[in-house]
Amino acid sequence: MDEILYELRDHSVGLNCGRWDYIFSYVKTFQAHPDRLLPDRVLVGMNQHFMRTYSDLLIRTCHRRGVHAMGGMAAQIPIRDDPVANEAALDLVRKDKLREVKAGHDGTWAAHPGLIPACMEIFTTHMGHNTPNQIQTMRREDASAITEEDLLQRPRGVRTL
Ligand SMILES: CC(=O)SCCNC(=O)CCNC(=O)[C@H](O)C(C)(C)COP(=O)(O)OP(=O)(O)OC[C@H]1O[C@@H](n2cnc3c(N)ncnc32)[C@H](O)[C@@H]1OP(=O)(O)O
Ligand SMILES: O=CC(=O)O
Repeated sequence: MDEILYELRDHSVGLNCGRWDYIFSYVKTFQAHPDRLLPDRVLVGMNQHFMRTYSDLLIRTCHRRGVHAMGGMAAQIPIRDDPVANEAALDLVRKDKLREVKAGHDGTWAAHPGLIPACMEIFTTHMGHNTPNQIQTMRREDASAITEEDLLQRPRGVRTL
């Protein structure tokens, strides 16, 4: 991450925590390692150790370099013809954004324009109305101890396929 920011120093204002790309990289890199077979996709979420530490390291790295740590993309989108399912989807997005803002992210990425009000509400409420980012306040020095093993730890859960 440091190297990416260095090379892009004249262009980049931060990094995005690309959760789906990270999972894909894990699958692709370890495709010949049967012991690295992932559990069911629905279980490979941001609470798994390797994903959480990836997010924490990204926040620390970006904030040390004075740039934004953007959150990632929750997969849910609005479900217009079913208010109950729509609310359930929005609730999952809100929980995901709450985790991000509390971890120290400065903003996030929405999969669909209809999700932006919910994302804005969570970030504005928890970061403060006049606080554009958390670069100075969420240094995440605790993430300095993250190791390669943390970033690669096999996610836990069942495999039904
Ligand atoms: C890492 C990534 O970001 S990967 C991409 C993530 N995003 C997605 O996968 C969701 C993409 N969106 C969709 O697939 C569609 O919204 C569907 C198929 C679910 C529904 O299609 P529709 O009913 O035609 O569109 P919908 O009413 O939801 O969209 C409303 C408007 O938002 C736009 N829109 C929808 N999703 C996005 C998006 N991700 N980015 C930008 N604009 C979008 C639509 O083009 C439409 O614009 P318009 O009113 O100017 O025509
Ligand atoms: O690029 C986006 C992601 O979530 O990966």
